Amino acid sequence: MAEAFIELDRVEKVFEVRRRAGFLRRERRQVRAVDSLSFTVARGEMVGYIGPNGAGKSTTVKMLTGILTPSAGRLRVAGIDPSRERTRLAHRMGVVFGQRTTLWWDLPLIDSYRLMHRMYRIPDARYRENLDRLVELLGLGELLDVPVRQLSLGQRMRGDIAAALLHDPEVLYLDEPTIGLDVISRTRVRDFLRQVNAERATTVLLTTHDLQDIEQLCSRVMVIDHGRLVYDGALAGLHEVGESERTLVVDLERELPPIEAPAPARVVRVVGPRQWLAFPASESAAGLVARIAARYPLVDLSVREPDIEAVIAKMLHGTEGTPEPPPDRDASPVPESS
Ligand SMILES: Nc1ncnc2c1ncn2[C@@H]1O[C@H](COP(=O)(O)OP(=O)(O)OP(=O)(O)O)[C@@H](O)[C@H]1O
Repeated sequence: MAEAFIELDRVEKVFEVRRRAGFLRRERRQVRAVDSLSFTVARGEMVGYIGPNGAGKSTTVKMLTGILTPSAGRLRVAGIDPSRERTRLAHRMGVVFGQRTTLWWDLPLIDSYRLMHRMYRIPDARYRENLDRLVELLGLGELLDVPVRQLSLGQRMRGDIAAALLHDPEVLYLDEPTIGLDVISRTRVRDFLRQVNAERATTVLLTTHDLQDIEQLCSRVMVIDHGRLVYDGALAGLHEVGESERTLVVDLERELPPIEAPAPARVVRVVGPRQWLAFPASESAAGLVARIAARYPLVDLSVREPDIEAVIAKMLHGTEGTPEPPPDRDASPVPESS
């Protein structure tokens, strides 16, 4: 078996919170953010770590980075207990929080990198080599002299990812690395992460609400809910467990009655010549497209992925995961078929 790089054995994290329970009365309450959580991640694996809001994802990552100490259980990263030897581990890990920056806001980007060069005591030759490579791969050349506050979100995110990798970390924790990015920046960041993982066998734990991040980057996904691991496996399997659905959006040449699609695919909405068909996310769209194309006059087609919330909701609660088409003023429900 591959060497376990991250190991959690029945890890718990309980927070004490005080809550107002009356005019002057406050009561203490315990929040079990992480509850008997066990998993291992092998060196070089790229794993998606997802779950609904408040599931315990950030708390797990904070324990992995040593910011928080577990209330119980055993946790090791590269054989190190993060909360006891945080500084030692800091040299071996990189962290990117999509919503925050580790860069110095008022300084040009390059100055943040120079400061990190010293902070992490990166050997000069290694620093230069890594910086050149990261600047090239992430397209940062023209941005190095720009103060961080003047960078766009996508530029800043690329800047942050470079900062997290300057010291050659063995493990990278990414929290929403593509949030708010346009399509080009998103693709660029994903391509880059794939490359780093392949070339350097960097272990990556990726928290995201973007299903495409997981689809394009991770062969394995872990789902956490109420602090517990509820799924650990391939993304395709998650679709099967959650029975999630994708949507085929079909533009016909003219308005027509609902398309007669092969079950379980079905029309869920019709607006003028546009029709939306839901079909199982675990199935390929190709067969469905071919059947429709053979019988109907098509102008255009596109496939919409289910969002992560819908997949998880359906898996956890069995709620309807059919993706909601965007609201249209002239939207009409599917006409009753006669
Ligand atoms: N410092 C804290 N003190 C008290 N409760 C906390 C603290 N940090 C987190 N919690 C609680 O622990 C639970 C898990 O929170 P956590 O931030 O780990 O969830 P998450 O999965 O990262 O959510 P999100 O997707 O919204 O970021 C929540 O109920 C949260 O309110």
